[in-house]
Amino acid sequence: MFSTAGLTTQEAREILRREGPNVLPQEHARGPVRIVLDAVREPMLQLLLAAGIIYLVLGDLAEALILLGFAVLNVVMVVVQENRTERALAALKDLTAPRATVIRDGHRQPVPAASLVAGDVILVEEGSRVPADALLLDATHLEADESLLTGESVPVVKAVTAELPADARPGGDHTPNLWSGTLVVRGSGIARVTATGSRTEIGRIGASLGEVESAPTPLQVQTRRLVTVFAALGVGASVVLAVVYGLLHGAWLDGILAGITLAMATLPEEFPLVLTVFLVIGAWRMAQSKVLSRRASAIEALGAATVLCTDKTGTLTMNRMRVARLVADGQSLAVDGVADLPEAFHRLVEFAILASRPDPFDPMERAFTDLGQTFLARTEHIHGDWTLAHGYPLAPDMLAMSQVWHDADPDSPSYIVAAKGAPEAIADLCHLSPPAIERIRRDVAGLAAEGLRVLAVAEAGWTGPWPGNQHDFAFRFVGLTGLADPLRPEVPAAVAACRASGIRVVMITGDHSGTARAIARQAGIDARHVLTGDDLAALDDAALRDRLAETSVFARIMPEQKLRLVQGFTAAGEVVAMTGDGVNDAPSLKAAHIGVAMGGRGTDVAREAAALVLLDDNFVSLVTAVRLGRRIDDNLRKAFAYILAVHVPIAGMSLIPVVAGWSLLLGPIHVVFLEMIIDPVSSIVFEAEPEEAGIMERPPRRPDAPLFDLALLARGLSQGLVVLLAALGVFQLGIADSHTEETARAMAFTTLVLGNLGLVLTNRSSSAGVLTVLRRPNAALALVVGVTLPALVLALFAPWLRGLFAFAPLSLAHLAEAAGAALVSVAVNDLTGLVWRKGSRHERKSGCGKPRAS
Ligand SMILES: Nc1ncnc2c1ncn2[C@@H]1O[C@H](COP(=O)(O)OP(=O)(O)OP(=O)(O)O)[C@@H](O)[C@H]1O
Ligand SMILES: [Cu+]
Repeated sequence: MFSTAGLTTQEAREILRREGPNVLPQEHARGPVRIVLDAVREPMLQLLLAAGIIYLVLGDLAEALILLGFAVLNVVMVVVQENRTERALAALKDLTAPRATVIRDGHRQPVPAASLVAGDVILVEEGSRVPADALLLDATHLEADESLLTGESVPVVKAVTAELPADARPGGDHTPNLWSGTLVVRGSGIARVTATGSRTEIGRIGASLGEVESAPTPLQVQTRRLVTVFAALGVGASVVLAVVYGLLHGAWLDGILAGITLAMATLPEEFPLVLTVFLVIGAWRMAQSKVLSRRASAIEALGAATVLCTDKTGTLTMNRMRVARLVADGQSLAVDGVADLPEAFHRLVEFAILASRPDPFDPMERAFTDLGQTFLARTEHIHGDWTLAHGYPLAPDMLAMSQVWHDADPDSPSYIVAAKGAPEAIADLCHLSPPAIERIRRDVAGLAAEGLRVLAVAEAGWTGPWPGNQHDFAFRFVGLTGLADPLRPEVPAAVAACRASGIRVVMITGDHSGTARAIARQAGIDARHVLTGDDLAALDDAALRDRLAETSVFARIMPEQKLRLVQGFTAAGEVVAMTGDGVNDAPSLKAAHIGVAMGGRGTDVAREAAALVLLDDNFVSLVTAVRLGRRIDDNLRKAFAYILAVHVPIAGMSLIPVVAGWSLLLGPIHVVFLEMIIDPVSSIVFEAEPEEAGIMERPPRRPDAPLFDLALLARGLSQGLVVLLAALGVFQLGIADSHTEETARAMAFTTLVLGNLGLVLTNRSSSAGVLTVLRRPNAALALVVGVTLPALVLALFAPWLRGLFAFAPLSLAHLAEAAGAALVSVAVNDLTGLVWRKGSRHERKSGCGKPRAS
């Protein structure tokens, strides 16, 4: 026999110190120099520098220095922002870091794959990525996909060999070597680590595991388009402005300054910034709710999800199996509360345990062992001294597994075979008569109707060499077991919330249709129609389409069939989330809009294919993610409406005076004040806005609807126009009143700043007015106000700054007029907001949302 004792934690720690962590050299993250260089490439910075230089040429040193100071501040802010983003990304990466199961100090335990060292004993099983180069100590039907190293996609069989190959290379059947980075596609094994990190084969050849793909999401594409349009308009207008001004007044440097001011005022650089901030912080928020997002596109799609396909065991239920009912010898027993197990059921439990792996991990098999411990410990039915001689694993076309045992007598030539599995499969193995099959079918239906998972058990004897197939044993039927797996208590409420919000919950399970139906009913999923895998195989695409419209429970589905279901739903225009945990689930996870893998139960393969990972394997977390996705959607729209709105008065105030032939109202410094103080902080205000009331009581965003539609554009522009009119009005008032440009400018600027703060308030909620929103705390908003108002006061009243801003000292009356105008703009925008909201509520009531089948 081999030794699987493994290292102690102490030994592992020492070797780790000597050898270093088990990671491949990574492509380097962007260093600080790179980040600063990238920041310097920002157009905003270049405009600031250009304006600063012009002031220098004009001999206005103070103005130039202030702008250069803002330029430095801009770089610092970009660097801080980037740094925060990269840190959030790194934290998420830590969560997704690969893990490995290792035997240390004699126990099986999960560790980060990076902490593996040579000498560790690791366990690998179907679906895991081999975490280091290793030599097999034991293998059961182990097959690996080594295409990463060999390019050959056919899996190779792994086996323990008596002697070690002299020069081991990846590829080829029946070798005992496991290679880091390759995939176990079948079976399980125990292996001793031989090399880690860059000493592994993959490290030596410098291949890399595919990075998470990051193609631009629809939202990013839309944003990019928006930015391009605005940038083109802004740059065009700025150039025209500079030229016209130069020609009219002959003052070319002033003209260029006016152009630069307008360009700064219209630069749409906040859109991509806001999108990045929202998606990264959104991913971080999801992680707080136990959902890891591996692709930005998933966060976006969540807000539009219309169908959630979930598996049953472990996601809707707790995956805590307990034997609830036994059927044998024509008798049926409810196990709960019995003091003693009647003799008639002893053999059933005995063979259920023999058909389970020794030291089982599977919750069903543990339930059998536990039952045996409770009732049979002191009987002759527990065979601790028997040795496992051979095994036949579960296969997609044969939902049963058998184990062949050698009893304690070493000279005995005969073996005992135990099988358990789906009742249909076991009945098939037992070659039963039709009446016997009918009787079993009735028993199974009874157990399944109670929501129990039913496994049948059979036995056989054997002498001679192992047959290739379980069918060659002469099995006798022993009985049925019914396993209870309680529903997670919070599931029915989550399913109901989905229903209220126009999202359909669909169960796709490998279990029996009766069990599926019963559990679906408990969960509140529509169980009137159940489609089985066999039914599905018989349907053509058109027929399937009709059935998908009415069916929400799919039973005895093979993983390969999930892909067809995803494609069917997608073809019907649904936005599909699909959970999966096995090797064969990868294609359907990739095909779904939102592939969802399990953090606890799932395989590495599924996790790598998925866009979301539920860290607690819980369906409810998926619903929480949908909710968060909707909130992010909402807040993104608010932020975009705000950004649109805020640029209208700034751009208008830089453009109109020039066109109207007045002297320049705003210079670069005023624009910088508005852009750099209000804009960036505001994105954080909107990101932090709590969800709207009734967020789960409205239909999903239509998948074909752009996030930025005409209504949003119109809303943003009209709000901005109101503030622009207020500021222009105040300017005229100031001129009429005092006949000095400096007074009028100071007044108009005050209105602009306050009006922009008002725009933040107006856009904070799409369902409530300003007065309601004011009562809702938002720390980021306090920060914006806390920074902006003192800065405004300084600009108005500190003599040196006042000079730079070209302001005259304001009287209290002038100040009140400016503030009053801003207040009026807020009130007008709030009132029009009321009309907007009425309109959209009406639209919702009259069912303009997506028509739903159910
Ligand atoms: N360890 C096992 N021993 C015997 N039979 C098993 C075992 N595990 C599963 N089966 C049989 O295979 C069927 C499908 O199991 P599988 O685990 O694939 O279901 P699943 O798709 O994971 O179900 P769910 O959607 O509920 O999670 C089970 O209903 C059972 O009959
Ligand atoms: Cu801007």
